[in-house]
Amino acid sequence: MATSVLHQLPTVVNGSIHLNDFSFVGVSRPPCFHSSATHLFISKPKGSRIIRCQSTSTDEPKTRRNLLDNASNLLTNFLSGGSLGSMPIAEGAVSDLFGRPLFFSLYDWFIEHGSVYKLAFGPKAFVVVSDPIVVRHILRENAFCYDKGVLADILEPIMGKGLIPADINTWKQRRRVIAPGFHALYLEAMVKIFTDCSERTVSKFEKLLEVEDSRGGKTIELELEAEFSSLALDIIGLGVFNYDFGSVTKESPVIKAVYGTLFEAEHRSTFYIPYWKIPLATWIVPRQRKFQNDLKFINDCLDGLIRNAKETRQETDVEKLQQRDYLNLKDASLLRFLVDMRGADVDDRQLRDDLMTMLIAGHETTAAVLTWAVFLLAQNPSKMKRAQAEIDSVLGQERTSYEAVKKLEYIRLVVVEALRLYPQPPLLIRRALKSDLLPGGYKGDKDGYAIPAGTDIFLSVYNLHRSPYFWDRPHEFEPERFLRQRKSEGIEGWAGFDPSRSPGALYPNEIISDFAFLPFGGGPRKCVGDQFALMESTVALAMLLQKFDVELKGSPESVELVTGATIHTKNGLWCKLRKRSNAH
Ligand code: HEM
Repeated sequence: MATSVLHQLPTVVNGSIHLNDFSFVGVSRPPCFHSSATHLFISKPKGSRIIRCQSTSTDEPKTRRNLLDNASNLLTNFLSGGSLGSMPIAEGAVSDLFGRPLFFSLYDWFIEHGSVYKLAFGPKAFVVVSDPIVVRHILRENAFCYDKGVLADILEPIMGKGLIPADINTWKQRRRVIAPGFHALYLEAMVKIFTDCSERTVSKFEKLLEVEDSRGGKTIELELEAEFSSLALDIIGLGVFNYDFGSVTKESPVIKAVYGTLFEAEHRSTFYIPYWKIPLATWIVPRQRKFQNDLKFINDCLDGLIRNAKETRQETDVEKLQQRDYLNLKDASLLRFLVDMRGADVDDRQLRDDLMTMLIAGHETTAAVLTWAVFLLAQNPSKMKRAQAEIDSVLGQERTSYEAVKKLEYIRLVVVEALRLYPQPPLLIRRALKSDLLPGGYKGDKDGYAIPAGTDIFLSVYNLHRSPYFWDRPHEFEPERFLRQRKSEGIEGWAGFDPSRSPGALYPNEIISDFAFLPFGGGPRKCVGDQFALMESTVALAMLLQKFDVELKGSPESVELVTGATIHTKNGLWCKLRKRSNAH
């Protein structure tokens, strides 16, 4: 319905819209879409909507709308509000969304309509933002004009008043207490935990290779996404509440309960209708019953850990807490810090919500970074070689350490480049609490865009990270790109990309890129665990590549992509592992 009388009105784009903390849309997509090098391109010049893979030549641009599209467009125009001043309106089609994750379509419309546009589906309308200047306004300059909107509804039953869904007053109190917990000595002690846990994973693989060797084989096939998930679960358990899930080597009821809860959180995030709020559904629908049981199991486990920590409380001032000898403490966890902090008495329920939030926020996200880093490296043998050469020269056969992480520059860049191409989550969600005037951003309306209170907003990190206006060769895997300065080149209101803006930072961040690179959000609601996660990924990747050569088992195209809480694979990341023959 390219040029109809409905042109000025919003258009239905429904299908599975998925709202979660951590974003949405759970439909699969051929992997070439997100792979490196030449795989992703815009098939027509600006103005076209179709992005596709070079290798899927049958994937013809869709120009015709079907009956369902037209019906859904009509419905939206009827139900949803009108236009927002001069803001462009995306004309999509419901059929666009059935074959692929939402954020791919959002990219097409970004290229077609610009960096701020309105998208409507069913009775709902969202403003989609893909511009660093506008994102900076929402996340930092006017941050308290926005809350998490629909995201909070979805997460509240699981995370309660944890930092991510918390109302503003709770958030202010808890953020002040939790953020200091991620201090330098804690992170240094965590590098030891990352190393110990990665060592368990490596030794598991070595044992499998030994068995294979005794049969005359040299290669094993492994599903690495699941292995990374176990590793990240063990790390978050030890780092946040000093509990060893031991999931790399065993199954246990608590691990099953964690995965059950994560599964449901993901499922909820892929449904627009809050089915879990239907009266009695919790007790009648078997999956909901299972979810309640899983949740209770984890909550009981967390309650026990909190009880123990409180029984052994040693109340101390924050400054003293931050100077403890973390490397030699038996319990260096964040829970210990939170319980011991003087003046931060808090009820057990709030503490449990905090722990649950960090368990969920810090687990799948990091596993996804490792998955995509390996996926990208495996397709780029020269970059893989460079990564392994760096590991050999920094580590030799030694274990990773905090000092080593500082020297593993290329591995750190591989990690952030994986996060650029596969941001976790690909979309952030906000809702305007008051009316606001958004800046126009690059190429937008100079007078900006007025939005009313209640406007729901998607901040597309995926679009920002692959914007042709802010990145050279935006779809290519080039870890080295972060070393280069990039001038603002006439983009008014954007300061350009300048590593010197954040001196001493181990990893590129939103300050260096003036909000063009936003893997951990920005402003007051920025991720508290960013350095934890980045160092964890660096250590795990370095230890894996120190010992093994890794290849994809099948073609990159056979790795299908799905999104829920994070961007992950549909059927796992199947790889072939061999002991490195040329390791030092
Ligand atoms: C690679 C791994 C990770 C990624 C990509 C990631 C990403 C993010 C992003 C984008 C946000 C901002 C959400 C928003 O503005 O709506 C966020 C918030 C948060 N993350 Fe992370 N995260 C990661 C790991 C972790 C870890 C390891 C922890 C804890 C140990 C953690 C705890 C949190 C918390 C508590 C918040 C809420 C902060 C607040 O609202 O004050 N994350 N994360």
